[in-house]
Amino acid sequence: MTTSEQTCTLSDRTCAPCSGGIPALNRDAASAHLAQLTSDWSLDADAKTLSRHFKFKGFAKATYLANLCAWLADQQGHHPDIRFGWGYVDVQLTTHEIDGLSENDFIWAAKLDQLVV
Ligand SMILES: C[C@H](O)[C@H](O)[C@H]1CNC2=NC(N)=NC(=O)C2=N1
Repeated sequence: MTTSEQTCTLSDRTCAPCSGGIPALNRDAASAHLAQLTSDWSLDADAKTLSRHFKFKGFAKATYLANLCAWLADQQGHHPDIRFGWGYVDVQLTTHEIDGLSENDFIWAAKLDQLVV
């Protein structure tokens, strides 16, 4: 494996279809992937969900971001749970097929980070 392959960043990758049958990332692996994202993301206590909370002034910007997430989800074939309302959007990622986190979740989060910079 060349160094360029080793340094392929999460946002350059694409989510792979997940039909189960792989182990969820353990806490250490999830934490190592978390370190590659912006500091706004956090893991839940079980290291099964990756979350980010966005704050906005008003409702229109919240709906724009919710729609951007919907577009990215369909583009990647990997779908977050999105909750939004006046002044906020909550994005939660987990890989349902394996009841935990996979690289798809971190690839997805890294791509969103690129879109909202
Ligand atoms: C075949 C396809 O990859 C699966 O149905 C996808 C669709 N989107 C998904 N999104 C999420 N968050 N978890 C999944 O397990 C999942 N599975």
